[in-house]
Amino acid sequence: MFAMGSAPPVFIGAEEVEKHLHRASLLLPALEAALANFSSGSAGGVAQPVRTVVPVHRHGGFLGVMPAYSAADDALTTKLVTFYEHKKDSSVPSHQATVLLFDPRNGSLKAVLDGSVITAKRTAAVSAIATKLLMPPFAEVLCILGAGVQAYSHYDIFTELFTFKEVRIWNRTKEKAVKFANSVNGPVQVCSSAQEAVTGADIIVTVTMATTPILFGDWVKPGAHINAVGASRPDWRELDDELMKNSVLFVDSRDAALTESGDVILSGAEIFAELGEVVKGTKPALPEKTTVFKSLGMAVEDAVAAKFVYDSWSAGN
Ligand SMILES: NC(=O)C1=CN([C@@H]2O[C@H](COP(=O)(O)OP(=O)(O)OC[C@H]3O[C@@H](n4cnc5c(N)ncnc54)[C@H](O)[C@@H]3O)[C@@H](O)[C@H]2O)C=CC1
Ligand SMILES: O=C([O-])C1=[NH+]CCC1
Repeated sequence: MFAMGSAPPVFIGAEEVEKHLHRASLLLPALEAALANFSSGSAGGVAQPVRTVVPVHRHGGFLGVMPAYSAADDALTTKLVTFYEHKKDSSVPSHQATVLLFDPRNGSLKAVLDGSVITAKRTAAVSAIATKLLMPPFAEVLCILGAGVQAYSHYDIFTELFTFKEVRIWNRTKEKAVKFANSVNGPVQVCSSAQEAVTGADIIVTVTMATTPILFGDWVKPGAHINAVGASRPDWRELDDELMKNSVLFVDSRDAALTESGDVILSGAEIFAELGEVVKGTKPALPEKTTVFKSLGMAVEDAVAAKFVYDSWSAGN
């Protein structure tokens, strides 16, 4: 129950979140600052442990608990996210999330927000930040591997921020890739194999539920930039050893990458920098090299996104 004097929390559902966060690019300034603050240690004012993940062995699922406080934003949240590898019921999304937003002054719960839209948009916005910094000059071909929720949010922000001559998609089941191409606002080439999609691409986004590699170093154009968004378990892979070892590796969080990323842990690839260090300018971006941004998703990204939505909702926008 709620303490006397504190208002009950508001519920902000998916439609309302979408209304206040209609474009992921609205989050770019706050996310850039949050990445830089996260990579500044205690001086940055971000408190964020590596996510706790509870396996639900019996049903092939996981529950992730993601708390964070950002002093710069005065945002205190925790996200609860479930992700299921083997979906028994395909009408249920593989990832479902809720964000709890607290009043940092006294710990009262202020809002319960749908976290699925937030997760889709903040993840794509962070990939866009990495891409802006790490992509080769004159990038013309975007390739997306996977055709689920994250594929759509990545397509939206990438085509808003960058101009491509060609956008390609591949998915394990072709029907989903065709559906994707038919539903987005712009021409998309559906490819029959991941290799066909990747060959010659300047920017590659991997957004699959794969647990073994779907992207091989052999196929990748030298100098390309890869946003590796899936494979968030220590024994899951999207990228092969060759690609991991022969690229310059950027991560959102070193601690998380060394705890959660099968691509990092199992390949033994060396981490060059956190993205926040590049945003701050304490590490170079090296866009002329082949670069991989290994994204695992950070709680502070959810904190700034939830605060953005709550503030907009409170202002009656
Ligand atoms: N780094 C981050 O911040 C975040 C990462 N993710 C990860 O991004 C990935 C995509 O997430 P969503 O789009 O929400 O999932 P989704 O379930 O909507 O889409 C997943 C796609 O992967 C394909 N797929 C499934 N199993 C596959 C396999 N074994 N090999 C190749 N393709 C396969 C499906 O056909 C589908 O198109 C997941 O791995 C998820 O955990 C999700 C949220 C945040
Ligand atoms: O950051 C996030 O919400 C997630 N990363 C991998 C699964 C969910």
